Parts: sequence; C-alpha cells; structure tokens
Amino acid sequence: MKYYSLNKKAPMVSFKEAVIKGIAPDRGLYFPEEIHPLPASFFDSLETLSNQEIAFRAIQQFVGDAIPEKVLSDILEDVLDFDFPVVPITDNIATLELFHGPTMAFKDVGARFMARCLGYFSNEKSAEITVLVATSGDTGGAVANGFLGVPGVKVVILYPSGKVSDIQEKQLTTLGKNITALEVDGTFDDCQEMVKSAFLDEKLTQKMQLTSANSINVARWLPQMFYFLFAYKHAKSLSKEIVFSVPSGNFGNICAGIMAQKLGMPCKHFIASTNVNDIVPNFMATGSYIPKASIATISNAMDVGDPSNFIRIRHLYKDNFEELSNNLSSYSFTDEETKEAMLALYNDFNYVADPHGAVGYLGLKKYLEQHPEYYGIFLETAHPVKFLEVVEDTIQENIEMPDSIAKLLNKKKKSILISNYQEVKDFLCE
Ligand SMILES: N[C@@H](CCOP(=O)(O)O)C(=O)O
Repeated sequence: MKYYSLNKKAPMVSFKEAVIKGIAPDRGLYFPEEIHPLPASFFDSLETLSNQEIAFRAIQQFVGDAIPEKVLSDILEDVLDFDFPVVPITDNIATLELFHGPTMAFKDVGARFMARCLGYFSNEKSAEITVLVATSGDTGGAVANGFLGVPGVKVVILYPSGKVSDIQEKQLTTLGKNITALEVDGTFDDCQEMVKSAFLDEKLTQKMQLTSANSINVARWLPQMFYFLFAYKHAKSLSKEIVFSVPSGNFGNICAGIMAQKLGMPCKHFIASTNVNDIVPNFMATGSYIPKASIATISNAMDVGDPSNFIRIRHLYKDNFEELSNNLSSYSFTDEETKEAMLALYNDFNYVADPHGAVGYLGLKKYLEQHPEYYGIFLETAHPVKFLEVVEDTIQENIEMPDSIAKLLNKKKKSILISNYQEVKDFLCE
C-alpha cells in the first residue's frame, strides 16, 4: 500500500515510510492510495470473529507487506488485550467504552499499535527515532505508556501548562526513561504548531529522524477504525440502523469511523460532537472552515482550534459538501450543558460519564430527536476518574479511584518549561 500527501507536493511512500516520517515533507497528511471494501460476508459474520481477527482484516491492506502477517497479528494480540464494552443506556442509546486500556483513554490502541510498528521498524535499522507529540490531555499519557522502553525510540511530549487534568499530567510527566515532557506556556494549538514547525525545520530533520505520534501519523489514526467495528459487532443483532456520535477534538477518531464505513461497515450517519471549540460545527453550518484559538473547557482533550484530521474527512468526500452533510452532522455544547448531561446520565440511568462522553451523548440525543428510528452509540473516550474534580462536583458522589491512578498521584512530576519554538529546538539539538 502506498500513501500520498494530501498537499500533493511530496513523493508517495510505503506504510513504513509514512509511519517513520509522520507527516509528508510538504506538510501534508498521508492518505492511503486505495481503500478496498471488505466483503459483505465479513460484516455478516463479525460476531464469530475475535477482536484481534476483526482488527487484522481491517488494517492488513493499509500495512501491506511492510510488516509480515504473523508479526502484525502478534502486534494486534498484544495491543488489543483489554475490553471494549458496549453499555446500554436506553432502548435506543448505548455507549462504547474505550477507557479500559492502561491509560484509560481511547488513545491507548493507536499509541500501542504505533509504538509496536516503530519498534519493529527500528529493529530493521539502527538510527534512533525521535517521536514528537502534542497533547491536549489524553494522547500524551497514552503515547508515554505505549512507547516506554521501546528501544531506539525517544519520545518528547508537548502539553499546554495548566490546561490538562492532574491525572493526565501525571500520566505524561512521571515515567522518565525515554519519555520527556515539555510543558508549554500556551494552548494545545501552540504545541501542535511547534511540532509541525519541527518537522519542517531542515536543521533538525537533517540531524535526527523525527516522527509524530499524533493522529496525523497513519499508525496512530487507522487503528481507531477497530472501535467502530467492535461496536457494530455488538449492535448488529438489533434490527435497527446505527449512528455514531463521536466526541471530537483533532477529528482522528471520527475520521477512522468513516474509514470503517468506507470498508463497508453498515452505519447510517456520524455525529461529530464538540465543546465550544466549534470549528467543524460552524463549517457544517456555513461551509467555511475558519480555525480559531482554542478555548479551555472541562472536556480539555477536545480543546483544539484547528483539527488536523478534518482535511482527511473532507478528502474522503472529495470535498463535496453535500455528500459530506448527508453522512455527518456536527454540534457543539457548552460546559454548562455538558455538566447537565453528566448529571442526567447519572440521575436517570445511573451512568457516570466523563465530560467528553457527555458531549458525545448530547450530540447523539440532538440528532436522534430528528431521527428516532436509529440506534445511537456514543463513544465514552476516557474514564471519568481522569476528570475527578469536575465529575465528583457535578454528580455529588465520590468515584472509586483505581489503584493504578492512586499510585500515579504520588509520583513526582518532571517537565521542562517551554515558551517558544526555539526552546523546543534547542532541547532537541542538545
Ligand atoms: N485529543 C488530543 C489532542 C491530540 O489528538 P490526536 O488524536 O491527534 O493525538 C489529546 O488528548 O491530546
């Protein structure tokens, strides 16, 4: 499988090169040259397959011969060693819980998959790879955990100071070894911009092999398709058509869901649910894409002012606005509305949602008001304990702290303060 740059000014590359480079030299995101739908029989018999088998069938064409089948299958066994339960909320609403992995957020699968691919590739060649990643909360911890101790790989995480939750911060600043956290005086967008500048900085790229572990990297982005297939496996026995509501920040997860649909997964519609960082809801309402500075919210992992992956979604629809609107709706919600939804989910259905899941629930409810015939699944992208203060304040209950998180809170944070790109560069050159 070959990948081209969406900016169309860079050579095509293999899966391996796309993973190692992260982003194309013309600053474009890599995109697979072809998408081959899977046979209807695959979807018809999904319930007879294990999660690992489903994942293998979904991703194999995108990896091609870059990784031998046996190695790929072992990687998936290892990556997908936890549950992805679909929990019913009402007769026509369920939630897909994606927080049962090591860092309790949906990023674990992509981060672990990419780390293992890079581990495999770095065995094949000796040069060290530096992974740069910008995080608004959850990616950082997942990448730190997924890449910890991977030989030949150094990880540098940029996060906005004071704008991630305490637990998220501990997850990305306490591991040490090959993981370093840069605490940026700015927003997530500043972090993402610094990472992108590093990729374009010839002085740096001549000196070291840099790659990205954000969902701009195909190995972080594509495995997120699995979630939708796992949910479909559970919901297909219901005789209703399915819609998904995805809490969205950088738009990698929902874009992967649309890829699963392109592979043939039956699904009627996607809802991109956002907080007040409403660039995409505005685009869907007006047709104009206008990035803006991100605003801090209680669903901080979605505080993104210029979502990287939306360009991939537009590309999937050949930039045809009408076709896109037929398959995607997008709504934004305030923190107040999010808290009300968390409270309603708790009081009415005894379900403790985190603020991101609550935004997903709100988007789904809004869409189902007009389309009550569908069965809706909203993604619960992070464990509520990661947002302890706001969740406990909102539902007025204590939530149980898993041991792994309690231990983490006693660990000492280690970060390097950064205020501009030059400081990032100086750090990388040291
Ligand atoms: N939601 C993110 C922001 C970066 O998203 P990514 O999926 O592109 O890594 C976060 O939690 O950091």
